[in-house]
Amino acid sequence: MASAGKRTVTYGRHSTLQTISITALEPRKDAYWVIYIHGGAWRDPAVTSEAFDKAESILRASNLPISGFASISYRLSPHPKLPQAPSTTPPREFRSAKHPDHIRDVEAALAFLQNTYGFGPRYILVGHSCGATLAFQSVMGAIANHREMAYNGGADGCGLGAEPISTTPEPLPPRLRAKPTAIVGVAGIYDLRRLVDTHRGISAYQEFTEGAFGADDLLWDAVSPAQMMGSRGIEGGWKTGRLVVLTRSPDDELVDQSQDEAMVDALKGWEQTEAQVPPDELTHKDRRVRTLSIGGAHDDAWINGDGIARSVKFAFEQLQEMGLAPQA
Ligand SMILES: N[C@@H](CC(=O)c1ccccc1NC=O)C(=O)O
Repeated sequence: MASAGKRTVTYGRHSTLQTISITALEPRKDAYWVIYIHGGAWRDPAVTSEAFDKAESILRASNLPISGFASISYRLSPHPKLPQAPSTTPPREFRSAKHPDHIRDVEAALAFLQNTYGFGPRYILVGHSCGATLAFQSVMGAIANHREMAYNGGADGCGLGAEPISTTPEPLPPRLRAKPTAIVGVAGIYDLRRLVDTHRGISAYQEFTEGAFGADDLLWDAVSPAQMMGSRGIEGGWKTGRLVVLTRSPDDELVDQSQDEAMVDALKGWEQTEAQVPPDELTHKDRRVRTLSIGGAHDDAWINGDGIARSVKFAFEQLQEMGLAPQA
């Protein structure tokens, strides 16, 4: 474990932001990868994959069954307070992302990690603020680019017959083979229309939402994890999922409590449906949705790392209770 160093890999050619910070630990039986998606309202260049550093070192000091850490940077939308001159900015440094660029980057990064480290479904996605939006979008039926494979005893030969046909000369990105076992949302945004409505007096909310998704509020609903039900939502897109943990601080000054309330509500159907379990796996099919209160201001969760680390530890406790993770 002492040998594990952090490395940074590049997963895309379009932007200098397409990188993943990775710490691979000693392989450990039945352990999980913990993969972080940062916040910053889809646009703040001061918030990158480094936002996970503090939480990662706290978690490394614990004895949780973790086989690796990864933190994903992704392309950002323009920030009106930090304008860039198109003529003098190198194209790879120019921040001009629009939905679905952010989520496609996250998916490409996850597929890279899964194909490189072979952890299958044994990973926990952790997202802060808009990173929590992205984490849940990656398992929404209408947004996720990667369809879940049905368990059919392997009769489809790993789904090779369903490989997409390339329409570009570029090689296809690696495919994500399995969705996460658990998602942890910290101070998350789950309903964009509600977020903008709740903070009507503050123009920044409308501004960053339009900056990332455009002005059509029907699209805002379609990309909001707490809005899309049935096949277009989490129920349709995350049949193998087991655990959702939503954490927030009562002192969060930027994202209000109604986001978590809406999400808990929206997850009722998913929670009450049995998980799809591979036939050779002798577990129950239970699912859990849990909430946890953490302390501090919105960004304290990652700035000092405690809120993120506590949220992840709580998720492991839940997985251990469910018999889905080994005891520490
Ligand atoms: N620092 C950000 C603001 C920000 O991150 C934010 C503000 C209000 C509600 C949520 C936010 N971030 C979510 O990812 C910015 O410069 O736009």
